[in-house]
Amino acid sequence: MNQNELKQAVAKAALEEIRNQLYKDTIIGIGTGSTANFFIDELARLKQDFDGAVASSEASAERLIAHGIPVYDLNSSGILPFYIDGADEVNARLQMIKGGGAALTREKIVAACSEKFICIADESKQVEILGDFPLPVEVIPMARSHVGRELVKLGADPQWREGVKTDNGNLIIDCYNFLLDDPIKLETMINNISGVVCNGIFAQRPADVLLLGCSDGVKRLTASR
Ligand SMILES: O=C[C@H](O)[C@H](O)[C@H](O)COP(=O)(O)O
Repeated sequence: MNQNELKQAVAKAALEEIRNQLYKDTIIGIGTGSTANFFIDELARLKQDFDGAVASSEASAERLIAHGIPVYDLNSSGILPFYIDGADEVNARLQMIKGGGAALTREKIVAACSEKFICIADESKQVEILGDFPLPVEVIPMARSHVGRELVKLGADPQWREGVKTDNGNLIIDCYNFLLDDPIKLETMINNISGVVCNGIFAQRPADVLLLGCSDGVKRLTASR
């Protein structure tokens, strides 16, 4: 199976995970990225069975709307039963690095408002220690240089993702060579830098379930804490 087939397989598995818990008034939290896109396409087949979705990006909102799935504002949707999203890296505790597609802040907000985070990923995303994937940090534009200097003090090699603007109008700094051996602590420390909006460590709110697409099938994993 190639990577896209693995992503499609986990998207189908995620639909199976939730399909018996969908009601006419259910609003589902939807992530961003290529794996989430496969899920949106699968979800469209059940659009008569639930109310709609909250999207973590403009791109996902557009895809949902194109499928005829209503998209709601998070402020009016209350607590969501599920949030389904991909990841750039995920460890055995189901802590993740996210934000390769620059959607980390809205993803973290929608995840925080969801009872169950279902992470969908192909096996290439599974790691022992987070940090090979450059950690994205969303930054207020005027703070770019300041945040970069502070990230160096924390041991990262920060690089501005030039040309990229987030849905919130901010910049992304990617942190290379940053071993995240204490993800919860680093998530907090990075957020404490003035000018940081959010960082792509999802450790304080890890996933609850990981559906991992492997060549021998989809594995359903829960956190070893
Ligand atoms: O900002 C983007 C998100 O965090 C994505 O969920 C993440 O980058 C994984 O994307 P993909 O499913 O395309 O690998």
